[in-house]
Amino acid sequence: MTMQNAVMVRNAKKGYGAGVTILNDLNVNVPRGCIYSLLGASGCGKTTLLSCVVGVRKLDSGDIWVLGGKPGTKECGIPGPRIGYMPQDVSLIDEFSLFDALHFFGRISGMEKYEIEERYMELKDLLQLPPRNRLVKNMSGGQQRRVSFAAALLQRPELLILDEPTVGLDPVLRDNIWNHLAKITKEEGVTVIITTHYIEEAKQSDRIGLLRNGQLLAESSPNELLSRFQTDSLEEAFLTLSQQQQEQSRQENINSISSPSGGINPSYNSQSRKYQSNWKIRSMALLYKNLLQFIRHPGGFLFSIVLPFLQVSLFFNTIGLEPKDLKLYIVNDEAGKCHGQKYLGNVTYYEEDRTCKFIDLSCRFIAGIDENVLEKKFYDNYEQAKNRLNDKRDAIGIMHFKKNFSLGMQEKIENMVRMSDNLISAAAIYVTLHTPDREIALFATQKLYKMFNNDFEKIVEECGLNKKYAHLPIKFEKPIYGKEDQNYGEYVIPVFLLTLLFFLPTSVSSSTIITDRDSGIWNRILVQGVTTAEILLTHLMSQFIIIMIQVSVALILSFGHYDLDCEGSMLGIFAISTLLALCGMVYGFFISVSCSSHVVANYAALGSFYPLVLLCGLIWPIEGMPKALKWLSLTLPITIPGNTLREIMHKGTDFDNPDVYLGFLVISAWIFGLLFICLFQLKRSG
Ligand SMILES: Nc1ncnc2c1ncn2[C@@H]1O[C@H](COP(=O)(O)OP(=O)(O)OP(=O)(O)O)[C@@H](O)[C@H]1O
Repeated sequence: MTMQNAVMVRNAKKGYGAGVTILNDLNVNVPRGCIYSLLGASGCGKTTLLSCVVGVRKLDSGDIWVLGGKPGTKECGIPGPRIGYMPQDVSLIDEFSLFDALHFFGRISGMEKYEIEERYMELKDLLQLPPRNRLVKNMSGGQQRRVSFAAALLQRPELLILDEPTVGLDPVLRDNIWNHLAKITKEEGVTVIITTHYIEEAKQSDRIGLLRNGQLLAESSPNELLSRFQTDSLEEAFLTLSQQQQEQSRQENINSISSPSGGINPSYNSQSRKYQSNWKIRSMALLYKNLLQFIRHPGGFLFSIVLPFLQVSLFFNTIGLEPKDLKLYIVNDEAGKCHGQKYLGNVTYYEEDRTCKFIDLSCRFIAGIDENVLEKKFYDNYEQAKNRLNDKRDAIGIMHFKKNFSLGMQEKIENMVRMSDNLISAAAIYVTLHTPDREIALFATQKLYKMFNNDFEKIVEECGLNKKYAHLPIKFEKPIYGKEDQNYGEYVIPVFLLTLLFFLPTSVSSSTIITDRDSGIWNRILVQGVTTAEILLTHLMSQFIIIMIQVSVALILSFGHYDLDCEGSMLGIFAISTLLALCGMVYGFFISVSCSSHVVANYAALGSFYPLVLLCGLIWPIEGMPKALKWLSLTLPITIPGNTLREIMHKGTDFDNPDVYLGFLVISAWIFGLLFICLFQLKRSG
């Protein structure tokens, strides 16, 4: 009868980058139901070969058959529960307890809960497992490796791939493990491929493959090797073979020592499969994993609730509020300090000739300046005030009334066309602002205009005239939408909210895939049959819960606590905010998939924050940008949706208006586009 090979490798070539060949025309035969020890110096390519066997990496050329088929094909069943894989790294999840780890790996292999329990009872003594509730991050290195080993043995796979399972274990436990492997190969027909640095323990295997310079120096039973080199030390045999390889050609070596293997015979009679898993079971297990990782990670709560709470509260307590404690110097050449501001000047109306007489009108205007906004400080003359301001820089500017201010104002009302130049120049309030701060200058200018207009309207009325005479010949009517005196905070809040809700999920999801990859769990579960799409979609689903919390916190705080006005539908606001947060999350996944490390991912997330904030119209309207940047800005995920949110909030625009549905379309396009790229990248990188 032809010997069945559980694993066959033919003419395998594999390298990393140009000119670095790790596997060089390698042939391997692993007979079914044996322990096959793959030995070789550190860095010779053992892990590389195993990762190609389990389908995590692809050969550059050559063929691999595993359990009768090529990895990835249906008849092979790999990736899937037929294989048990213990990678070289621990490849567990820190936030898992032993119980969680076994349940997770058991469930993705399709085991029932009671089957996992039964198996745990069998493995607990064999592997001296730690207490079932101890978290992986609190276990010793040896304990972690034993749990990782238990996870590989759990579903009684047909093929066990163990990359250095006995490192760091005491000799008694190592012995137990070898005995157990011998038992399952004999009794259950399991095939085991094992790598070890303890060369002598490989004597207990049925077959040994000695790997050097990308080729097998030998592939035979330990006894054949020992007797061929007349030694009882495998190490010595390996040394002699290595020396021979340097002298002889590869062909001579392989021909002389390789035992007949049955040639290329990929036919393999599969056992009936013990466990069948499907996408639903695997997805539930993955969701459970994500949830536990979130709950048990100290940053989880901080990111989902505390951060949006803090950021929204900070916004409402900082942006758009009126500046306070500003000082204004006052120089009044007409009436000095107006007797401690108690004197308000005089406005007398003479009914008979319908004229008005003003005395010290400047005092009236000075009294009209709200002390809560602008604290007044009097100086005797302009030069003195100017010098003081240059020295101290403790005021926003100087307000100056000239000597004939009242007379000038009186003439302006009564006899404007015949006024002398001197009087015209006296009939004005001179304000010199000394602040480089544009927002404060703008604020002070608006305030002073408003105060002046109010006072002037009243004075004109006291003179028996309609207050309209006080108006400038330009009139700003009530806006069609929104408020007349909308402040800066109300203008930026829609885009601020969207930017916040976009970047909060980005910062979490940008590290998700990298964390999975770095911990080794990514490759391990792919070998167990989980697909990249399942990993991505379950991450999307579990983070969606976090997103809902974040959106709710931000909106309840803004509209509930801080009374932000909303003219339109709250549902529309909730929908666009949630979609944008979803877009931020997918953008984070895109970063995570594209970057090789947490550091690079952080740079990418932070690096894209400022360009996006600058371009999206949060700080300054995009109407002021150069044309090219404006067009670029319109393609970004926050600009048009930001406008949509403004439309709903400030104008109450309905969904059937292009200004609203365009925002939804832009975000949807970004979400689907980014998701597609993520899936493509993940598939390409295997
Ligand atoms: N992703 C990678 N990119 C570039 N080089 C790699 C990569 N993975 C492994 N190598 C290199 O390939 C060679 C073989 O590595 P591999 O991990 O397969 O060796 P090994 O025999 O398992 O070593 P050890 O016994 O120390 O675990 C090493 O020189 C290693 O540096």
